[in-house]
Order: sequence, then C-alpha cells, then structure tokens
Amino acid sequence: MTGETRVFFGLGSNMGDKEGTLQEAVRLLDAVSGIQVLRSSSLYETDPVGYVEQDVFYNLVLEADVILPPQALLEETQRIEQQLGRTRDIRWGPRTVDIDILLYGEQQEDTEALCIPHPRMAERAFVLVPLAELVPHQVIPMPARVNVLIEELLSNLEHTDGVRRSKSFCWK
Ligand SMILES: Nc1ncnc2c1ncn2[C@@H]1O[C@H](COP(=O)(O)OP(=O)(O)OP(=O)(O)O)[C@@H](O)[C@H]1O
Ligand SMILES: Nc1nc2c(c(=O)[nH]1)N=C(CO)CN2
Repeated sequence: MTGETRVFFGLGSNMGDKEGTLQEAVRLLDAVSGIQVLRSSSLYETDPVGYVEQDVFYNLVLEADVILPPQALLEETQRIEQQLGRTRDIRWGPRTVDIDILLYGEQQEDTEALCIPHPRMAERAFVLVPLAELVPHQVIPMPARVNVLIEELLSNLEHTDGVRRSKSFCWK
C-alpha cells in the first residue's frame, strides 16, 4: 500500500468463544481493502475494568498499515463489531468484541464520535501492556500534555497484575 498510516487497534472480548472471535475480528480487519494487519501482541487474560461484575476479558493490540481516513476506519471497525454480534447494553459491560482505534499515526482527533489517541488508553493496563510489547519506545501524542513514551505511561500505572499474558496469538 502507498500513503499508509501506522495504526494501533485495541481488541477485547469477554463473551462466548473469546479467542475465536478475536481471530475472526483480526481476519475481517485484514480483509478490508485499505487495512493491512502487520503484527499482533500476545493474547492477555485481563480482569474487567470499569464494570467489574462480568467475566474476564481476552485483550490484544494490533499494528496495521491503513490508507482509510480515520472516520472511514471507524465505520469499518464498527461494521465488524456488528457482524460479530456486538450489542451495546451496559456501558463498559460484556461484549463479544470491542475494537478501539488507539493511535492513528501522530494524528489527533477530538470529536465525540472519534477521539484519537483513545481517551482512556493512558490509564488502561489492558491496553498499555500489549501495546508496550509491540512498541515500548513509541511516543503518544497526548492532548494538553507533552508527548509521552508508552513505556513511561505503563510505568505510571499502579497495578498491572490484572493483565496476564496467556500465549502468542495466531490469527492467520
Ligand atoms: N478511538 C476510538 N475508537 C473507537 N471508538 C471511539 C473512539 N473514539 C470515540 N469512539 C466512539 O466511542 C463510542 C462508544 O464506543 P464503545 O461502545 O465501543 O465504548 P466502550 O468500548 O463501551 O467504552 P470505551 O470507549 O471506554 O472503550 C463509539 O460509538 C465511537 O463513536
Ligand atoms: N479487562 C478489560 N476491561 C474492560 C475492557 C476490556 O477490553 N478489557 N473494555 C471496556 C470497555 O471498552 C471496559 N472494561
């Protein structure tokens, strides 16, 4: 692809066949014209954050090259969430699959429909641990703050023990 932007996605699942659904989600993302998945982090088993009365999650982070603009990319990720049976019932509640756009190159977006970098990623160990596995030395453009390294954000977290590496993640 030419004119591509390096994008990082955060994926999570805590209903049904979690690993199988994540594999399908990655395959569907890679099948979109304009998205080329390059690498995946390991698969992590993670304790639920926010709404805690729910099953443990599987989380991972993907690195991809993308030629779609951010809004069109969000439409694709939401279409895949729908296709895999995602419903929106409880905020931060159980889901077959969640696909967040964490980083889109160095670009920042700040609308309700799309906020990049993802507004809650800096406080989420289930995002930072797998992201740091891929690109610990990458800088994140943070609104109203100096740019910061992913490994620094991770070292600022009080706890990461709710995020446990399960195994390598094979999706091809
Ligand atoms: N970077 C982003 N990636 C994905 N969705 C985003 C992003 N920024 C804003 N949104 C918006 O957030 C809305 C809610 O998304 P969703 O239902 O997946 O939230 P959630 O997964 O429950 O919570 P959280 O946003 O804290 O992860 C989406 O409809 C989307 O328009
Ligand atoms: N462990 C974990 N907890 C969560 C997750 C998630 O992916 N993993 N997603 C949420 C909403 O996006 C809320 N809480």
